[in-house]
Amino acid sequence: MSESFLIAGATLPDGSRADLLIEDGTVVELGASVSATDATRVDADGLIALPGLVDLHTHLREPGYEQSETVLTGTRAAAAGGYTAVFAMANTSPVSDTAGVVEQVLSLGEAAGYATVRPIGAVTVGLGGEQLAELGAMAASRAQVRVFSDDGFCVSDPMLMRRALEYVKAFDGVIAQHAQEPRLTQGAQMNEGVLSGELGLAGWPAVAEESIIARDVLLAEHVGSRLHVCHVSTAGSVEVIRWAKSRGIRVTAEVTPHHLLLTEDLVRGYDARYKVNPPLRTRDDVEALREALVDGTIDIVATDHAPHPVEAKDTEWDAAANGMVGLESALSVVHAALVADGRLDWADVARVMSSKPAEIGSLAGYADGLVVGAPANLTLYDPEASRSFSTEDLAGKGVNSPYLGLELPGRVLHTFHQGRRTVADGTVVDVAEVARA
Ligand SMILES: NC(=O)N[C@@H](CC(=O)O)C(=O)O
Repeated sequence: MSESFLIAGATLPDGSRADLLIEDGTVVELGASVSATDATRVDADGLIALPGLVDLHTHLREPGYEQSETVLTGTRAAAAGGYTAVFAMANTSPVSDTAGVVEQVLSLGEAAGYATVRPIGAVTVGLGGEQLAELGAMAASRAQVRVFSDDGFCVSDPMLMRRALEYVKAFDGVIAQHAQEPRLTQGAQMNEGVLSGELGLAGWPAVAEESIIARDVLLAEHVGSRLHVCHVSTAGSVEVIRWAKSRGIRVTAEVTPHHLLLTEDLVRGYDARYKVNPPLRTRDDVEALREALVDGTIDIVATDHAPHPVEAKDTEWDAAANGMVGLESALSVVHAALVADGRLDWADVARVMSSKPAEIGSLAGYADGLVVGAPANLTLYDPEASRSFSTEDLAGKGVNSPYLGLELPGRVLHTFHQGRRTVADGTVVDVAEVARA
């Protein structure tokens, strides 16, 4: 029998107060005053109980790039951020483009024990953009892949994109597109605009993203399939997606925490921690993205957690790798960007960071949130805490966080994955040691 927990006096996303009893990996009781003598008591007075967060866009780097992250370290980072499930991007080495590789990633996640790891399959062989990968075999594998993406690269060939969209209909899969017209972004280094001219960095125009999204929503409509747009970053993209949704096209979209908070002005110091794909944009873009998340045009927040070794970032701008870590900071950044001023409440956060990403990725167990009978995946968050974000807050291998030294609100204090505690009092638990005990 696994350890039982009585979470006492938590505030649920709807604002009500309740005790939760967790036994055998399940929420077995939820109410005003639950008693259980043999359960470990967790005092949750003043803490928000959120359903375990689900990240539809995580780079776990294993197999192949273990110097950046492993499934173990990446899921520790996830737990630290309140996540209990992550979808692992396919740009590994070998690429996750076969049943064998996705099953390997799945097994590594199960062995680590910190979060459910759902592998994302590549759309094209080797992310090469030329030949469709074995989408059906990955879907039928033990990993049950439903999300396919060449993230890092755009599926730029419209015929391949059409075929991929058609193919995944058979098992209600979804193509998650990294929308970046490659010809319009050759050598691009930062958002194209007045500032890129001033800084002497090659521009990355908004239209490179918007034109692909426009094409893809039309393709999705044409074949009646499901499209998901990764890391939307411009106001124009929001308008295209709003139009597509108004036509009933089956499109969903994500925004990253960093695109909700940070702007291109940070590039002024040429500090490559701010180098990311897609690039940080303007204040107007940030405002449009916030509005879109609030009105539902953008469905979810996804981190695009992209760890890199220090040497890949600690170099001149042009040579540095794109990407930021994001799992550990995501909830605090969403809090700062949209909860602090009341535009999102905690029920909205539960939707955009848990139930909706699970729905898009066909992940069971998150649809109803924290209810009796649901798997005990949850996080306890202290909304009154605040901290200067530091490397101490990072639990994965990557230290390429854009928030180091910034004051961020809130703090994840406890995370439970399938009834097991993965974070206790703000510290990641050694789950292997607990299992041995
Ligand atoms: N988002 C990023 O800036 N980086 C991603 C891939 C990519 O989109 O370039 C990575 O894998 O590092």
